[in-house]
Amino acid sequence: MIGILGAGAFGTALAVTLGREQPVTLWARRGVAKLELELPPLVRLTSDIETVTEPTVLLAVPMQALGGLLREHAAQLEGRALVACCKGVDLATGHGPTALIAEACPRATAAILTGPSFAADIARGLPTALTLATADEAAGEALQRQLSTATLRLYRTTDTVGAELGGALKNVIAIAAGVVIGAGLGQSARAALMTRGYAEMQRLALALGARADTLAGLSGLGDLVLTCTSEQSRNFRYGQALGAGAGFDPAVTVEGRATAAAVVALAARREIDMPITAMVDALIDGRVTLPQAIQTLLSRPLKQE
Ligand SMILES: NC(=O)C1=CN([C@@H]2O[C@H](COP(=O)(O)OP(=O)(O)OC[C@H]3O[C@@H](n4cnc5c(N)ncnc54)[C@H](OP(=O)(O)O)[C@@H]3O)[C@@H](O)[C@H]2O)C=CC1
Ligand SMILES: O=C(CO)COP(=O)(O)O
Repeated sequence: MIGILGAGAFGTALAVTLGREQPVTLWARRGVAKLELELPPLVRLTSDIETVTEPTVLLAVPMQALGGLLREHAAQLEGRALVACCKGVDLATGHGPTALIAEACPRATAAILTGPSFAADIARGLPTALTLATADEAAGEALQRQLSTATLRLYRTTDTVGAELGGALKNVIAIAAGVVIGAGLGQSARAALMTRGYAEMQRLALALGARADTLAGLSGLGDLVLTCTSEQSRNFRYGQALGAGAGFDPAVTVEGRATAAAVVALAARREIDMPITAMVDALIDGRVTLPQAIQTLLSRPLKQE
């Protein structure tokens, strides 16, 4: 029995796949995302969050909404297994999803579900592999069993820092990859940017205590590859629009936007060099033009790989 808070693209897709095999309560504060598939009969849809009583709750809201949701409903959620399904760094605190869970609900099991998956693929039942991270090994095993389905295969780790930073940082690099393609800079430039982007993801994540093998796994490299190479990604499409000088619907969830600013602040505090992330943040804010951003990245001192 699983509760899901947030009925956007991802929460609804998870309800569809999990609800094919077990009862699910899906909480929507307004309506349900329009997916191609109907909700299975085992999914109960509610707009009353008080009726979400399951011991395991997936938190499928955008990153910048997570802290507020947790604080507002902390008493109700305390003590349960809370699995964040969002990717990003909280702009207000510089913390990741599991730290926000621990701050609001210190007796809860704080976990994160992340990795390469488009909501539409999950909902269609296409094969997908994700990372489930929680510090408690036994709780992780139980969640891994509970949340794996016939088509959704979960790997587990106790490295929550690595899993959540991989998912957060790749969105910023995906915006940069979109810029490269949108500006017509070519596939070679994108490959270089993904590789150097991965290098700076690792620099920050390792400094914050992540394990290198987590970054090389589904939640880091895996999701970086997916998001930087597909127009299904909203972060990539947003970058494409930036690169082409086109507009973009402000209502679309683009996690890399706020996360870029949060990561620039995090990296500055630790004196970690993240040139691509810094340029993405400056470009979004209009502090640099695209030609200036390209020139800044290409004119950095030559160094060893
Ligand atoms: N879409 C995808 O393919 C994937 C998404 N993710 C991650 O999932 C997270 C959610 O993304 P996604 O579902 O796509 O986003 P959507 O924009 O599709 O949906 C977000 C949902 O969160 C709800 N919401 C927003 N703010 C609040 C709030 N303050 N309180 C309660 N509910 C709120 C929205 O409700 P309302 O409609 O009422 O505004 C909406 O139902 C992101 O972090 C994303 O990175 C991860 C993997 C795949
Ligand atoms: O995280 C995702 C794929 O793993 C979804 O990417 P977007 O949020 O860029 O659409």
